[in-house]
Amino acid sequence: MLIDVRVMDARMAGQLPAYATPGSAGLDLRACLDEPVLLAPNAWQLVPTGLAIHLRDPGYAALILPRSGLGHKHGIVLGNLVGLIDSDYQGQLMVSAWNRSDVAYTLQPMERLAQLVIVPVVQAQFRVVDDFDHATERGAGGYGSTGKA
Ligand SMILES: O=c1ccn([C@H]2C[C@H](O)[C@@H](COP(=O)(O)OP(=O)(O)OP(=O)(O)O)O2)c(=O)[nH]1
Repeated sequence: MLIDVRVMDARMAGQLPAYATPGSAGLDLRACLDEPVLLAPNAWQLVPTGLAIHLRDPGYAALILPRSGLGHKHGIVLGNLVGLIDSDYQGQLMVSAWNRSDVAYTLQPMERLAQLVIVPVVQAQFRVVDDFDHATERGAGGYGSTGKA
């Protein structure tokens, strides 16, 4: 799949997204910052990535996800938990960096902050019905309804 990418910050010119290994699902996104940014405990900040993409095809979206190392070791995850990038979005990709830990963390310029995953999506149509025409085993059960004796 070919995706149009715009370099929004000159520092990203030589740092286009690339899969680290043949099996990688995610592309690292960097913190395109002029200077280090201190993220206090439970603070969050919108961080530019220096890149814009245009997926074009409504059959795809991109997800911004945390990097597991940064999240697990330092508590740096996403303020919106998951970032959803629409296929018609053309602005700069932004990362909401949230320090969910109780220790301050300093984000360094060009540090790999999050990752981008391209996923297929389905745009559904909806029709209104009075009742569903096929009863299922689950029905309206949820929230731990299965596996009870
Ligand atoms: O982590 C994120 C999440 C979103 N976006 C961009 C791409 C996305 O297509 C656009 C809108 O995101 P979303 O639909 O989640 O935002 P909203 O709060 O619902 O605002 P809008 O009314 O603009 O859709 O913002 C990012 O750059 N990073």
